[in-house]
Amino acid sequence: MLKNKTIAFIGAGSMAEAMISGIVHSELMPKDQVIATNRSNEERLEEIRNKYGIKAMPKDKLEFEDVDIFILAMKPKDIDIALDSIKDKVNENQLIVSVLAGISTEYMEKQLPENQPVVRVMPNTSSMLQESATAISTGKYVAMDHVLEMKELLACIGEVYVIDEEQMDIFTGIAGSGPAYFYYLMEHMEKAGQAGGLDKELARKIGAQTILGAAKMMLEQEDTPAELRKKVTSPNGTTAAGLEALKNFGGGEAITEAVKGAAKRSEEISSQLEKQLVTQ
Ligand SMILES: NC(=O)C1=CN([C@@H]2O[C@H](COP(=O)(O)OP(=O)(O)OC[C@H]3O[C@@H](n4cnc5c(N)ncnc54)[C@H](OP(=O)(O)O)[C@@H]3O)[C@@H](O)[C@H]2O)C=CC1
Ligand SMILES: O=C(O)[C@@H]1CCC=N1
Repeated sequence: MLKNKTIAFIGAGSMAEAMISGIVHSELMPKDQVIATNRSNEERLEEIRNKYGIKAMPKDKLEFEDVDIFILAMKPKDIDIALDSIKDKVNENQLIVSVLAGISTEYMEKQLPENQPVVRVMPNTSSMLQESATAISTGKYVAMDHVLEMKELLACIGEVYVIDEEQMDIFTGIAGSGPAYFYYLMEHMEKAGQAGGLDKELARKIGAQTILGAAKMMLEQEDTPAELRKKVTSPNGTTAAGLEALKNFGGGEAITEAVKGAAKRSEEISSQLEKQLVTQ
């Protein structure tokens, strides 16, 4: 479905690069049908062009009529200016996809031409290695073909889940922001490993392999996380001591609050922008 389509990223930062890497490595479509654009950072465009062999240009140079799918990948604070700059150049035969946290399809539809199909997506930076957990939810004017196209595109950056838009905030709290929690955990594992006499690099590798193994166990076995945890935990053993410390230091609550905090921030971004739009 996508072989003959052209995709343009509006925004060429970390998230766009992670997706571009996944798309290019999957060989889903010819490289010259993938375009990265930004506001002005030529050096960044050069870097993307050299690294991935795709087209890259400032947004002002983009031929909008040649593009089938636009992927909005700027920061949420920049959405209004971005939508304003594209609204007279897009039409309902083109699909607008947004990866922005907290920006609803309705918010974008209001600022785009009538009947404009808009899809909201939440990937994560593991797209770089085709290991993202990515959600899709759809706007009012999206057809089944658009959903199929997006599933095909996003499958090349990892696993894809179609969800209701009202679930996007909590999905973002778990999967969009989630890699950072695990990196934070790994930073602490690494420090603890070093303090215990391990070489820094070795501590890092051991931590990463342990998390990878645990994730694979979760994905490939029937057991729940609690059951898997019990299988590691011998009575009065080392794990019991580690888990006891984790509980005593509020480990469980900390994780719950991290997810809730990120989801709440996603909600806040939506409501702050909605208010601005109403008062304009
Ligand atoms: N990073 C992550 O892990 C994830 C991020 N996201 C979402 O992805 C989006 C981008 O995040 P991230 O990649 O980290 O951000 P970055 O700051 O790395 O990149 C933002 C990009 O947007 C460009 N840009 C800003 N305004 C415009 C405009 N009007 N027209 C064209 N390009 C524009 C910037 O161009 P220039 O440099 O020229 O100014 C820059 O290339 C965010 O909305 C975030 O919510 C979603 C999931 C995960
Ligand atoms: O921190 C953020 O707002 C973005 C969205 C999800 C991950 N990074």
